[in-house]
Amino acid sequence: MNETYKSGFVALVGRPNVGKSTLLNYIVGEKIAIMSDKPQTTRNKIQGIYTSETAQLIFIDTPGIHKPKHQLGDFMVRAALSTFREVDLILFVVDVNEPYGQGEKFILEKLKETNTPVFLVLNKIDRMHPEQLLEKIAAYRELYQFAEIIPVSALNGNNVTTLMEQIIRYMDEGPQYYPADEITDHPERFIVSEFIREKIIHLTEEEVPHSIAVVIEEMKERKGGMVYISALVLVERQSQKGIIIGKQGNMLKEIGKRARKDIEALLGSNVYLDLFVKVDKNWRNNRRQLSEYGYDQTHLE
Ligand SMILES: Nc1nc2c(ncn2[C@@H]2O[C@H](COP(=O)(O)OP(=O)(O)OP(=O)(O)O)[C@@H](O)[C@H]2O)c(=O)[nH]1
Repeated sequence: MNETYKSGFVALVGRPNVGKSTLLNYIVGEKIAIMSDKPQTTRNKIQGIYTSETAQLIFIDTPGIHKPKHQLGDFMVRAALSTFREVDLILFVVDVNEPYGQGEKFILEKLKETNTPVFLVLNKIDRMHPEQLLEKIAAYRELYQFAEIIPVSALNGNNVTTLMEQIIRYMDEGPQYYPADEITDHPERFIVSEFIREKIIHLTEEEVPHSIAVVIEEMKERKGGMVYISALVLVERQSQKGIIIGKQGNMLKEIGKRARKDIEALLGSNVYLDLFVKVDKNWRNNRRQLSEYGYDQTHLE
């Protein structure tokens, strides 16, 4: 066995809701990226690490790139762009059932500014007839010189093995950067805040927009191994605060209960979770606050 070890960094880009998080979770096999039916749940870079006997791939899940509307949007786009240049390969994920639109066009224009090879990943093929798929592939081929075009279903794993083989083929010889049992290098605090955000988004359905942030104010191990966590939920309007708290605090209780279950599974210990909700009208437009709330800007140029 003298096969060389291969490794590298892979960025996932694509419009919100195309299935980037689902794909990452399928590959890495652990719940690390927040998933929801609504767009733009992934705002920070999330690394998932795939390790095998012969290769290690470090995935960077870039935010749902879109045309900037306010400062948070601008921040997200710049984060995605700097990622394109840092990685060895870009996976441009599209929902094959959606028409090629402004969002894809915008991303493709940005991809043209880098020399990094790009795979087009046509996701959600479980919802499309094979003949239609061939037409889609032909149409996408006209748009850009993709290194590979690979149809998959991130949901049921169809063709993901082929995708993985192709990704590894594009990697250079390299070290195993992370220990084999490491699936993410994100601090636990971030994952905990994402678990809470996920529960809020799921439970409040269409009523609370993505303009919420969850800040972990305290996370401490107490006597007996119990972990105490105090988290602050930031909303933009009083009405949103009301929705999150719910009648007699029932909604907040349910959010806390469900989040606690996930956090306990993650940490492997009992958790006491305190949730507070605060109205802060301008947090999205306030740069200083963005960094206070954990939107690390150090990787931006
Ligand atoms: N039918 C089908 N649904 C999928 C597939 N992949 C993802 N989905 C669904 O599409 C929705 C969005 O998936 P996500 O993985 O959250 O999408 P994302 O691109 O990470 O979205 P953001 O985090 O908002 O950028 C979820 O409801 C998934 O279950 C697929 O292969 N087939």
